[in-house]
Amino acid sequence: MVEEENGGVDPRLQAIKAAIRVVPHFPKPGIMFNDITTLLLRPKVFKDAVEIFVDRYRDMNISAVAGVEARGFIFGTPLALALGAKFVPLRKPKKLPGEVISESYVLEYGTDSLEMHLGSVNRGERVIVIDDLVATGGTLCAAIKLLGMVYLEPCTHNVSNYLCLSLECI
Ligand SMILES: O=P(O)(O)OC[C@H]1O[C@H](OP(=O)(O)OP(=O)(O)O)[C@H](O)[C@@H]1O
Ligand SMILES: Nc1ncnc2[nH]cnc12
Repeated sequence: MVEEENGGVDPRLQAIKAAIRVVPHFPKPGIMFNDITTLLLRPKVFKDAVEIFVDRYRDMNISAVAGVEARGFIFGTPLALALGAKFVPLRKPKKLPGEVISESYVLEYGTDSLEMHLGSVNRGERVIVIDDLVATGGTLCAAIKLLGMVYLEPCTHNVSNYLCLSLECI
């Protein structure tokens, strides 16, 4: 939940939470699948979900929004446009035609990798990583590691000096 500075809870969150359909046992037994497609059918709620992030990161000198394929693209592109930042797709393997760096990770239901075009983010940039959901955190870790590679030398000292890496759940 996103708490406001006065300690209250953002009133938009209740509608956002209610708009996400939870499907038990999809795509396999034991998984409670949080389906954001139902939220996308409600333009006002979808807009609120994006605006919460826009409000939070406005005036924070964010130069890039890195969206995780596929659902991170849905929330990441409007966020990037609203912040006046570039959009960097973190894609599943073998989708990007240029030179890439890649990182593998474990999911609740399998393994996968993320790839990013070399040169799409440069040292010194402030980057938001966005996705729809954190489950094991494996995808988020892989995304952070990918961006960390850009910062390989300074990163051995202190990542937070160089990057604003942020991912939140809606
Ligand atoms: O925290 P984790 O355990 O890593 O899981 C979260 C990830 O899983 C989902 O994506 P998925 O890999 O299902 O791909 P999709 O967005 O292409 O459907 C979700 O959109 C996150 O990216
Ligand atoms: N529980 C979940 N709901 C939706 N997407 C997911 N990706 C990984 N785990 C998920």
